[in-house]
Amino acid sequence: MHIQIVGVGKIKEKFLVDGIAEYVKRLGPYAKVQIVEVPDERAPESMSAAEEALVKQREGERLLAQIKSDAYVVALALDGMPLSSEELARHVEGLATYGRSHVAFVIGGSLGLAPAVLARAELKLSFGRMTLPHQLMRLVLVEQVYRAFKIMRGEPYHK
Ligand SMILES: C[S@@+](CC[C@H](N)C(=O)[O-])C[C@H]1O[C@@H](n2cnc3c(N)ncnc32)[C@H](O)[C@@H]1O
Repeated sequence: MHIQIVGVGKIKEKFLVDGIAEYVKRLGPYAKVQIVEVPDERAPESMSAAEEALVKQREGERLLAQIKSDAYVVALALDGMPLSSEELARHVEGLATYGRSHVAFVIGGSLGLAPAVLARAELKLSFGRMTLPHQLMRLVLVEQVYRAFKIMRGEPYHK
């Protein structure tokens, strides 16, 4: 399976870089994982709604440009579907069964994802109603993808 994690902006904190690298390494036996970072737009505090929409649109175009046409796109969104780890595992397993072997998880920037990205997504996935910074979101996501593969294989993993 090919897992792509596409996000806006670079990860700056070393502990997050190290944590993400650790889970990408652990995923090695299960999937080919590719992390793609697209540049973020400057987003000053005082922007009009139109300016904010433009920031999201530009970031969204960059995100979509990185996603292959046959990819199953999962957009991370606060108001998406809250799945348990087991449900995510079954979902990914089902995709593989139906020959959808390329899954792209997309994480937005500080203002969130553009409508065009949400429209491209086949699943909108929520990690709960609390907002996580996009850098931390990437670490949480990669751990949950790893957990999903351990569940799919029936392999032991700490609860
Ligand atoms: C700082 S958040 C953006 C917050 C923005 N106000 C919004 O409503 O999307 C950056 C990105 O992290 C992801 N994210 C953060 N918290 C999340 C959660 N609880 N569930 C799903 N995705 C989340 C989303 O992709 C979001 O676009």
